[in-house]
Amino acid sequence: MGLNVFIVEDQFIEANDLQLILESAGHSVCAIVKSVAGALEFLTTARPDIVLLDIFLKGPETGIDLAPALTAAGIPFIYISANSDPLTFEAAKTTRPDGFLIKPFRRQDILLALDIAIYRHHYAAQHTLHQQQARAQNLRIGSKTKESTGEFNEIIGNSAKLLEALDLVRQVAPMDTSVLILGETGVGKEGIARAIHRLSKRKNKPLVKVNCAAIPPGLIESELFGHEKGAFSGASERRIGKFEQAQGGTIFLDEIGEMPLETQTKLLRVIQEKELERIGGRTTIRLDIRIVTATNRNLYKEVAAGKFRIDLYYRINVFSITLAPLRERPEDIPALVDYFLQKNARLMGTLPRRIEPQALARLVRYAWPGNIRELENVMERQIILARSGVISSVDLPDDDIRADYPPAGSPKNQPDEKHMIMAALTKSNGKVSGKGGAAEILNIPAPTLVSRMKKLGISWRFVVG
Ligand SMILES: Nc1ncnc2c1ncn2[C@@H]1O[C@H](COP(=O)(O)OP(=O)(O)OP(=O)(O)O)[C@@H](O)[C@H]1O
Repeated sequence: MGLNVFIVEDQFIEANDLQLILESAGHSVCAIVKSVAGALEFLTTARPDIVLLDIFLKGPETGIDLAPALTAAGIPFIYISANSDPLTFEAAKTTRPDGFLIKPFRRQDILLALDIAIYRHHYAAQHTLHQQQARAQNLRIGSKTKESTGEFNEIIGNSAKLLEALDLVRQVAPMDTSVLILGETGVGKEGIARAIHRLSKRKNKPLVKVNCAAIPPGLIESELFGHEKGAFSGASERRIGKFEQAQGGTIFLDEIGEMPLETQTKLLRVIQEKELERIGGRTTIRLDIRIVTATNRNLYKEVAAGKFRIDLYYRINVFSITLAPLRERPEDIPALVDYFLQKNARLMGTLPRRIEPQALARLVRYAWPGNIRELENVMERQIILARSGVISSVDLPDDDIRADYPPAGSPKNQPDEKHMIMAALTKSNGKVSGKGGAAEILNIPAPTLVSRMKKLGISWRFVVG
């Protein structure tokens, strides 16, 4: 089957020759570019089967500089070079290419090198997969309790407000205490509930989520507590409710503020007595369950308005964790943007798209009424629209760009400088000094940048997805 080949070569005639040879053998050439920068840009939107990579190219970088990005994206590559001097050869070898062709080359050398490279790459990928599977199995067999990933691997952000919340999660998770998670819609409450479960001794038992707002009021009780066959008209089978499904683990009652008063009374009983009967059933079922709830409403106001039972409120609110809205922690935005860019690239099998500093600055200044869910959706849209692989502007309603920015009380020039620095750090993939680093982008000496970062409280942790 023909391969989709990407040629990185600055000599027009040689690139053309290569193209003719490849096409005559049934392969296709998806693009020819002359520089590393051009190649990186192309790879944010496309995924070739293999790259033919000349070492000496137009521009400051050599083909060897492109190799790490290709390896990271899992794309095989073959070097082509006229220069076979031992030093270059050694430097190129350290990047573990899938082949090496010395100019001038013959048709059959190229085609054979392609075949070998694809075979080797495929074999190497299989081998790595087997190794990973074996390692994962050993981990499971060797230690049941060992965590293979970080504590909060899916919760991105480094703001003081988020870190405070995560600290509370860490403290309360190992206990059986009921936890109430508060915060606006889309702020990440479900992620916090998952983290509480994952860090508890119940982590190998089920975590069952119930969205109380999504179930019609007439069905919520049978959904939560289950029913026996024939308990009411339409109950043709016995149903095991969510509480029983969560036995030994955690139940996460999302949008608890939407629960009808009548169901609240039954829920209170279940929580107090730690037992339930299915609707229409006679047997009492003992429960061993941890209860985590979440709401975007002000429950206390709901209590005052007679819509939420005060005794239930006290039961579920033994320990509360409030997640700040995104507009109160804009310093998390660059890392979240980067996370969504990486996540999308992984799904598409391409390199992540780049975002220009002015576009990032606009994202940072936006008020995000829909919080992180809205940011995720906006990024998805911008990624689709950014055909060239670079996001240079973002489409956001002007109304929600914060007029009160910079926040009251902060020195006038601080937030702009802070966001410029954060934008430069995002662009440089977290690199502060050296070539392509944030200091170079901002055109200031690296030590000056470091001291400004300290002054502005930017503790940058580059997040790789
Ligand atoms: N800190 C974070 N890092 C990465 N992704 C996040 C983070 N917080 C939220 N998300 C993502 O944002 C989306 C919305 O989060 P989530 O569903 O947890 O919000 P929520 O507060 O439970 O919303 P709702 O009140 O509407 O149920 C999800 O896709 C989630 O993965």
